[in-house]
Amino acid sequence: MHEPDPDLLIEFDDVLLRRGGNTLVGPVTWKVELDERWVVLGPNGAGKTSLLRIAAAELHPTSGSAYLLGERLGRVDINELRPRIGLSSSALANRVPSEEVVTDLVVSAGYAVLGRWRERYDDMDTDRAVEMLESLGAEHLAKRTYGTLSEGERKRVLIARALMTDPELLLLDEPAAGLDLGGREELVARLTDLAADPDAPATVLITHHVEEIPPGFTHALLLKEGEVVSQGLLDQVITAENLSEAFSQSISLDKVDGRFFARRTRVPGAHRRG
Ligand SMILES: Nc1ncnc2c1ncn2[C@@H]1O[C@H](COP(=O)(O)OP(=O)(O)OP(=O)(O)O)[C@@H](O)[C@H]1O
Repeated sequence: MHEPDPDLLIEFDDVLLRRGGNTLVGPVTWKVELDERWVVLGPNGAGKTSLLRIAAAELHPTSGSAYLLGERLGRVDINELRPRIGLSSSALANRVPSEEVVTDLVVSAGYAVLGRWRERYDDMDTDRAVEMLESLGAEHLAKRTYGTLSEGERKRVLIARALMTDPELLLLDEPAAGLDLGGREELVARLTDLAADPDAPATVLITHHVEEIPPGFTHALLLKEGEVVSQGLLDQVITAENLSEAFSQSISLDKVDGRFFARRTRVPGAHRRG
């Protein structure tokens, strides 16, 4: 009998997801603890989003066991589980109506699952929404409509929304995708603050780029073709050797002021012919 461990937010044991005869991800055995901040990194199609969707209780594994917040997927009412998990993803972003006012979008996170989307919200909820927007540097956007926001502003507003229900687990699927340099750096700075906040939930961030890893993140999981190349403490996983393996080419890696920078290793004379 499995005893739930209150410090374990994600506990995957040999989790495997198959669709149409293909293994999208797995087998993955993975544990995420209370105060950890994880980055999941890997090339396009490696299975990152599939893994995150299991962690968001959106998909059930084909085999293996998945516990979220101490509850076994498949045996728990996911409508009770989902509000305890904050999720920001492009799939969610695409569903937001452009005329939605930012404050309503953030406040409704606490109501959407209960089907009370258009109810009146009380002042406490609105205060919290503004507080969440503040923590992401987006309080000045509170009265704007979603459709008028830049890509970077949308990303920050959606993270504020994901935090609205005070979740125990925060899942961010490629929050920096589509951002320009300034937008990316602003987001990395906000996520750095979040990582350092002892009250912030355990976090899992998906990215393709080591440059997007906020300082203060503690762990990493590297995926390639659905399988784990390496996982564990960030500095032991994000190495030139592991990245070269995951991205199937020779990668050089630097770390400056807590940030990683990667590029393909230059082979002398490789540009010359013959
Ligand atoms: N329903 C499905 N049926 C079949 N294959 C699928 C299905 N959903 C996803 N896939 C495939 O599973 C693989 C993993 O997809 P996933 O989106 O998890 O990868 P990813 O690492 O998040 O990719 P990206 O970085 O490009 O977003 C891809 O090859 C994708 O085409």
